[in-house]
Amino acid sequence: MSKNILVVSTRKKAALFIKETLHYVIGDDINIIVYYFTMDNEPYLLKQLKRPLDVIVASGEVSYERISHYNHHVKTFIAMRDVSEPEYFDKVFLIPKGKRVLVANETEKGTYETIQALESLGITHLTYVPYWLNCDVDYSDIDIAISPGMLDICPPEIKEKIDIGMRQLAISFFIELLTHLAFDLNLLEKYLYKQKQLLISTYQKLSVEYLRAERLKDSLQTIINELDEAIIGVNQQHRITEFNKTAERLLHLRKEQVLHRTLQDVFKTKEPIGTFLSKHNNIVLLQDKQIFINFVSTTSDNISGGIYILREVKKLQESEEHVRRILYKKNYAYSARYHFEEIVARNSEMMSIIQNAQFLSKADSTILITGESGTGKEVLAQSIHNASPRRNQPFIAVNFAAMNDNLIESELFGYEEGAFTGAKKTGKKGLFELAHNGTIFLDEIGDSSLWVQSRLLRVLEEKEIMRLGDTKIIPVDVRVIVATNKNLLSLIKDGKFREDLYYRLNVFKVHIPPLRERKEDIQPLIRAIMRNYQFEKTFSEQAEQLVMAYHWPGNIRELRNMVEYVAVKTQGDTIDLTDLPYDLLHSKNISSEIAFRTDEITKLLLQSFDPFVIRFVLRIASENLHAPTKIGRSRIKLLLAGHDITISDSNLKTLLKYLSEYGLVSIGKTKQGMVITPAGETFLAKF
Ligand SMILES: Nc1ncnc2c1ncn2[C@@H]1O[C@H](COP(=O)(O)OP(=O)(O)OP(=O)(O)O)[C@@H](O)[C@H]1O
Repeated sequence: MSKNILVVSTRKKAALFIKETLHYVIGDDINIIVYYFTMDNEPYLLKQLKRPLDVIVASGEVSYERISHYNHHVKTFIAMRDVSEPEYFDKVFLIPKGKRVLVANETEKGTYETIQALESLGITHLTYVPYWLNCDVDYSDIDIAISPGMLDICPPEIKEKIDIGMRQLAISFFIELLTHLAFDLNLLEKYLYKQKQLLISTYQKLSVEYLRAERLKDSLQTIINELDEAIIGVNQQHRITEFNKTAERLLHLRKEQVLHRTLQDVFKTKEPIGTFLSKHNNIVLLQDKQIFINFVSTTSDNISGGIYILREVKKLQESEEHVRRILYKKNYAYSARYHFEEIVARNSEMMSIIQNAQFLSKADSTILITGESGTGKEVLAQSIHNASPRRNQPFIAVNFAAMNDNLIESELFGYEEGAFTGAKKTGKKGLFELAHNGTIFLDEIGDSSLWVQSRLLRVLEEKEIMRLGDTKIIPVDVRVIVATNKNLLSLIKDGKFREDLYYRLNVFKVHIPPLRERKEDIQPLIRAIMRNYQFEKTFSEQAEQLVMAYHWPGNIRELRNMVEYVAVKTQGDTIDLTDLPYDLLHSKNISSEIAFRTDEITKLLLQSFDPFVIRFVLRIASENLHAPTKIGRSRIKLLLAGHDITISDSNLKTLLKYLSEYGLVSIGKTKQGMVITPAGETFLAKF
């Protein structure tokens, strides 16, 4: 007589899996009834329990518990589980080493069994966090869960869920079951063979996957570490999962210190993490360095999160310069970016210079642009080219200060095959040839050697060149714009610049005044730079005064760097005096500008304060400037008491506020204390 078996489970899938396996082992000589509790059909279950059952098989502890609540006397077995099918493990192997993953099962016991099964298979590169129904586990930093066929119980917040498949029924379970049902144990032979095969292929697969994953990981890690860019990988919760060697160097942090922590926690960004992260493709201030940050989302099959690519602005600028130089050397044309419309100018002299240059752009004559470094000489030269009939032809910039004098001749004029040792077989076109029909911009011409100057003179006069080692004359049609921040007349006097070349170049001369002589341009320039970097910050009145008073030796280049720096450094929307760079805040040149206000400030201060107290406080601010420990308000009060002067805290606070507002002292936002400014020093000397 065939045996009656009732299979109970909390899930349909598991119940059917057990039924199928029982038939596979025992054959069709059994009658299997399946009940899964989600059927919610108790009368049906009760009816089945009244039938003459030989055995009940529960798929796990939960269903075992539930079925035992019904009053029955049928022997009940729990279907013990073993390994899963190997194909389910691929994804598990691709999870990076050391990652915390949630292992989900219905019961605590089932969860630990799953973990044990995974570990016994050698999948030990992960940190398993056990999770079962109604457990109290913190999974906030976990973004991957694995489960043997029970993905539905995993917390919904976890996006990546890997099903490692139904585990096979254990041999030990079958031995007990078959013995109980008085079946021949030989029935197990086929199943044993299948299990053995499964085990072998699982191990084979695991070892291959393991090696492949390890190898892949090793080579990827090497590549990531070798990159010039700092790489910070984050998961969905913005916790750090990767931190390459460059990141360690750039941010002075070790990978072990930051792994699994959030960016906000590591970098102590004051802004909410969302704002910080939205700054990708932007410049942020991290560990006192200006860093260009880029974000790439890496949502793929089994990894979701992203990669931050960090580059130090300073290095980026250096490499840009480097690339530009390589491009010159490789004789690639470097096109002109600027146009007249982008030149910010409100100063009337600047405006007439631009007007004049616009007019000159239509002609073909040589132009000499003079002006201090960073005043915008190259910007003007590019704009002239872009407004000229040559705009669609090359614009080639040559910086004499950046180029090696030995090479410059061959760079400018090119050479013929075999002209010198190391020369290319094919010969090489010079920059003049490459600029044919376009414009050549000879920057820092004051730095060129007398020999190069004589060669330049020839090109300008003859409009033709001769390659090194060649006798062939090549006519070139090139417009020449030269620039210098040196005084060419005094170079002539010193015998360092050819007078005839000077007169040849000085056909049209444009002198760009330094920024300090066109202060009306500062505000519009700041606004343009802010716009360019998508910053929406403004300077406080005091900070603006100082910016206006500063003498800007590096001109617009320095202004641009300063604006970038403070915009990144300042947390709020207003850039305050104390946010300004130290050099600017303490520049000697500011003092003379503010000096004229001494009388006015003195009058105002004396309306509310004792002259002795004012001088006393300024002296302390002056000593504070170089003192390692700054003197604060309470100490000032004590020192004044020694002179029989009592001052209330609020009065002293007001005095300091005034001194700071007049730009005489600068007061740190934190506990840096107050220090005198150059303006304050001038004021004190005159007070
Ligand atoms: N009028 C302007 N409007 C906007 N930006 C400007 C202006 N003038 C200069 N700049 C900016 O200032 C920086 C310096 O300009 P540029 O390289 O043309 O100066 P330069 O006088 O050629 O300097 P150097 O003599 O050191 O080569 C550039 O980044 C440019 O973007």
